[in-house]
Amino acid sequence: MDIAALNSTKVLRWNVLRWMCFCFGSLSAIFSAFNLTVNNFYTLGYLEICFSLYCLYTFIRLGKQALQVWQSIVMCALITLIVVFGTYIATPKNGVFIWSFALPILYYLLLGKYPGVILSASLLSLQSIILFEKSPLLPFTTFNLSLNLSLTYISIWAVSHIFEVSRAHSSKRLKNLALLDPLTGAGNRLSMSHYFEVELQDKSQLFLFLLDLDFFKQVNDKYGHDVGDKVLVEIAALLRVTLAKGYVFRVGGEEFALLSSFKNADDAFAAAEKLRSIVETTNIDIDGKVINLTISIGVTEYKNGQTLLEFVNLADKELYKAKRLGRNKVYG
Ligand SMILES: Nc1nc2c(ncn2[C@@H]2O[C@H](COP(=O)(O)OP(=O)(O)OP(=O)(O)O)[C@@H](O)[C@H]2O)c(=O)[nH]1
Repeated sequence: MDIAALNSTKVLRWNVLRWMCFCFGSLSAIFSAFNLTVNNFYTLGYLEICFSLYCLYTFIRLGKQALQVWQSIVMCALITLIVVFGTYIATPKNGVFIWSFALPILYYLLLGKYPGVILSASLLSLQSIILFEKSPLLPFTTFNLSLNLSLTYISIWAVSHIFEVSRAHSSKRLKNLALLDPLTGAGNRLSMSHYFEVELQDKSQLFLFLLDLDFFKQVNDKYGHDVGDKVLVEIAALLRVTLAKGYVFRVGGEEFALLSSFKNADDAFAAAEKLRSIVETTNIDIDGKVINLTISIGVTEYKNGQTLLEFVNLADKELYKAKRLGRNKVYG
């Protein structure tokens, strides 16, 4: 499974932007013709032609490649410019300002929660100032109408906000479910293959520590499976805290893998030794039962061209040696 498929936010934004380019680009072409020939709003008309061409370009580009954040920013900026400028030059009865109601939805869908809040609030203030400054104030002669327009805008804004917050929350939950071990919160094998690729982009040397708890069966046998589970949670937390940088994955029942970059093999071995020693000297307190464990670690350095499987297999061989030579050892 490709981890990119779990990034539902990116997929959503790609879809929204692409089809928004198609719809708004077409509409803008129609409006530009209208503004240039009937309304005589030349600046707005030419702005709309440029916007249509930009939409066409972005629509084609997005068909071939992934979404870039700047594309969403430019789209929101351009469409805001057209709506604000149109509101400024046209009289309120032309109704250009009504397009403002669609913008909070686009801000939230394309840019997310915080830009959504800031841009929606800014647009509301800006459009209110422009409309109230206008003379004659025609459709705004009654308090009721202004109130209704403002409340409609705020309702659309609030719904967009609630939708985006819950969408982002579910997307994060889904990603965690797919990538994290539910018991310990460490990464699983899928996230390990992802971060392996990520770390390979780094110039420094990549090391893998394959780490197994010694005689863990005895913990389960003596204290029960529940206590065993809690010990695994504590060990995962200890590994995360002790490993200054890098990633911790649970790759088997009582087996963890740690990926990290170090300047050289000596630094990597010193870090592995530190892990081993900290686990050995830590008393894990589970509901009043004090448990002391040791770990065995196999260490390998990444060699160019290796696959993750080859990398893990080599570390596994080192771990096997550490176990065979008495456990509570670092080998590599
Ligand atoms: N509590 C708990 N135990 C687990 C989990 N997954 C695996 N285990 C236990 O881990 C133990 C692994 O036992 P062994 O493979 O014999 O290894 P060991 O006792 O650690 O001995 P060595 O690895 O040879 O040092 C078994 O008792 C499994 O039931 C889990 O998620 N929770």
